[in-house]
Amino acid sequence: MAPDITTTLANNANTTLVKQASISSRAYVTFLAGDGDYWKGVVGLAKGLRKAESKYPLVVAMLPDVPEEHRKILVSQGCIVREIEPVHPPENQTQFALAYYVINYSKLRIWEFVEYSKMIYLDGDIEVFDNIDHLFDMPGGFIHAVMDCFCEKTWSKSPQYKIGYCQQCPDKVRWPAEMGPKPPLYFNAGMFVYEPKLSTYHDLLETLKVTTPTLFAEQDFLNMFFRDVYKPIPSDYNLVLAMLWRHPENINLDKVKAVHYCAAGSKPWRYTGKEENMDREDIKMLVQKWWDVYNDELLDYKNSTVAASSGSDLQPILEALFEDGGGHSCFTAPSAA
Ligand SMILES: O=c1ccn([C@@H]2O[C@H](COP(=O)(O)OP(=O)(O)O)[C@@H](O)[C@H]2O)c(=O)[nH]1
Ligand SMILES: OC[C@H]1O[C@H](O[C@@H]2[C@@H](O)[C@H](O)[C@@H](O)[C@H](O)[C@@H]2O)[C@H](O)[C@@H](O)[C@H]1O
Ligand SMILES: [Mn+2]
Repeated sequence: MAPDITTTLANNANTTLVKQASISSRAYVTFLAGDGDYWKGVVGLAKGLRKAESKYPLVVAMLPDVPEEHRKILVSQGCIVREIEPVHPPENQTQFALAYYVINYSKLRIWEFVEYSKMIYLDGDIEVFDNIDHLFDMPGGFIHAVMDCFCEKTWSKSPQYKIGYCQQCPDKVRWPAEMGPKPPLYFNAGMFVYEPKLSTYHDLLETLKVTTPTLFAEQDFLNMFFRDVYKPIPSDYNLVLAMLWRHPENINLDKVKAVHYCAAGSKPWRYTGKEENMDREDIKMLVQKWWDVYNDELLDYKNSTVAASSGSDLQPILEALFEDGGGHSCFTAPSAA
């Protein structure tokens, strides 16, 4: 005999919840600090992931100094807010490449998000233009990320920059033997595939306490910490914009899936076109692409199918099913086997 409608609906709802639970052990995560305008980057990222039809939610690791108004906007865009406390590097005299990099150490809190088995970290100034969900299937035990470029002025205090060495073209200027072993491959910490784990989180924080901060703050630290388990993935997954003018031979824009607006003057929500390289046609096109996503109201969470099927319409049906009029559940939980 076919199960009655009550059982069918409840089973379907249960399947949805179980499916959601298994899917939700994976999530994208970004980081938001301060009362400035990076929240716009996070909105753009949330909408870009929706446009790319990603199956996974976006978690926002948020410092206490983010104003309520920005939090509300991000929740209204379907983001999952996870409050974090700041992480400070040891007292130091380091001149970071950019002074505000000191707040980026707080990114390390995302290793504590162990309710997720696998996460993809994305800076708030990254936009995803094609689905990259398949990266969640990368083998465990490694950190997968895109190799950075050392050619921008932000690197001018680094030994690589001083001799003109870049890992993107290691044969152009070879690493001189007298400077010791060639540096290990180095990833841009604006995007990486990783596995939250409490033991790793503990080791990260303990190691940080005894590590002298350097130019690129938490990016240098993460590269040092994970140097034996870093696996490079193609630049398509995190186009560091400077690659367009520093190593165009390594880039095929048609294949790029995620763009990292990290070059000076390239943050779309602040773009004026005045800084060096910002008047390039490819930069103007990529900034416009970001705005097209940010301004697309059809990509707002409230207009998305996820919001529609997020149980809001199922809710009254389920409540009716689970209430037998006396406020008691008319379903008995399966007895423990
Ligand atoms: O005032 C700030 C500065 C940075 N960030 C976050 O920290 C990330 C790293 O900073 P940024 O992207 O500016 O560094 P870049 O990649 O440009 O070096 C940003 O993408 C944001 O997610 C933030 O939320 N507020
Ligand atoms: O706190 C250090 C930051 O270092 C990295 O940004 C750099 C890097 O991309 C350089 O290669 C560029 O030249 C530079 O412009 C850019 O700021 C990460 O993107 C960011 O998330 C964060 O870790
Ligand atoms: Mn960035």
